[in-house]
Amino acid sequence: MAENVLAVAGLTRRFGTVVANDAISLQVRAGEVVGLLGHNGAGKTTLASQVVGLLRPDAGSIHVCGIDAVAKPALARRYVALQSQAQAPMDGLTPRTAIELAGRIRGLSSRRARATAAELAEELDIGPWLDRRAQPEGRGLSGGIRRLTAFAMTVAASPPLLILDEPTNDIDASRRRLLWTALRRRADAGAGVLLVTHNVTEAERIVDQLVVLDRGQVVGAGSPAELRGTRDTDLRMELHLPAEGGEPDLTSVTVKPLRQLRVGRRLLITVPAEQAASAVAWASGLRDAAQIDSYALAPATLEDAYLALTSSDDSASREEHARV
Ligand SMILES: Nc1ncnc2c1ncn2[C@@H]1O[C@H](COP(=O)(O)OP(=O)(O)OP(=O)(O)O)[C@@H](O)[C@H]1O
Repeated sequence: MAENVLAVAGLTRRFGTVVANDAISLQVRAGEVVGLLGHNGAGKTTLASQVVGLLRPDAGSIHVCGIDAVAKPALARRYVALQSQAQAPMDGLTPRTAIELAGRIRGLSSRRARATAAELAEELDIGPWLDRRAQPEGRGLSGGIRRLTAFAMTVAASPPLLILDEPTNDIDASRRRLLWTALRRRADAGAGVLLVTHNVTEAERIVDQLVVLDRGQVVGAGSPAELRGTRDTDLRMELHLPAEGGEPDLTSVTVKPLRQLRVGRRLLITVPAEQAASAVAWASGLRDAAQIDSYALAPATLEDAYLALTSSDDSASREEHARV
């Protein structure tokens, strides 16, 4: 079995009375992409910041490639690179210089750093901007090109552990796909990747494992298939509820939902494939009786499972957690 490049155990970090990380344990193995999912304020950035030594934990341990990152943060930092959620400061630099510098700082020869910048520009399709200078106040380079440059800076020297905090923010759909491919390629070449994201659907395509955080705690962990907890053939019936009116009564129907979840004005119901016909007949009846506006039937997704894991309480209590 591949070695752990990141092992976090019992990690706890408080800000005043807010427990931002509450006894979190997780591992990232070499060659593996682990997605860290969670709503705003779940504690994802707090965890990433502790791994790279920007914050000290109140309790628990962090090992990066076997090195105690709490006792020896400077040593551990040599083995990990973080792309933070905030845009990297690069005013006055071109993407080429920024990527080369990031590689040089981490020990690449100037020749290797030059070649790496050119290779990454090709891989991420940012060639036309490679020699354009970033100017203050977002001028010169767009947010997406800055974000891609930050990604290239992070992966330039191929450290064994990569942590990426929302790396696809601001990036257009086609380059987002290039970034996901580039990331997967790094893992296939042996890097361990911790991918912090809100985007469950995109993450599902490239991650091997997922850890779901809610209010500082791990509320789910496993492969996408394990977390989905459904068979590939299961279906999701989505009912769009009218602005006025209650929830349709599920007790009187022959459909036996595997999972049922209300998200705003949507009611998400997971049903086995063999019940698809009765589910459609039932939903059509509800629509005809004006109890719902419309419905849709599609394959069950990881998003349904994620929402079920993180919606045990309403957002008001989540805000409460943030303020307590
Ligand atoms: N420096 C800080 N001082 C005080 N509270 C903080 C600090 N950093 C984080 N918090 C609080 O800790 C909790 C977790 O925040 P964190 O930024 O780790 O969440 P997150 O999952 O990364 O959220 P997002 O997806 O919005 O980036 C929140 O309640 C936040 O307000």
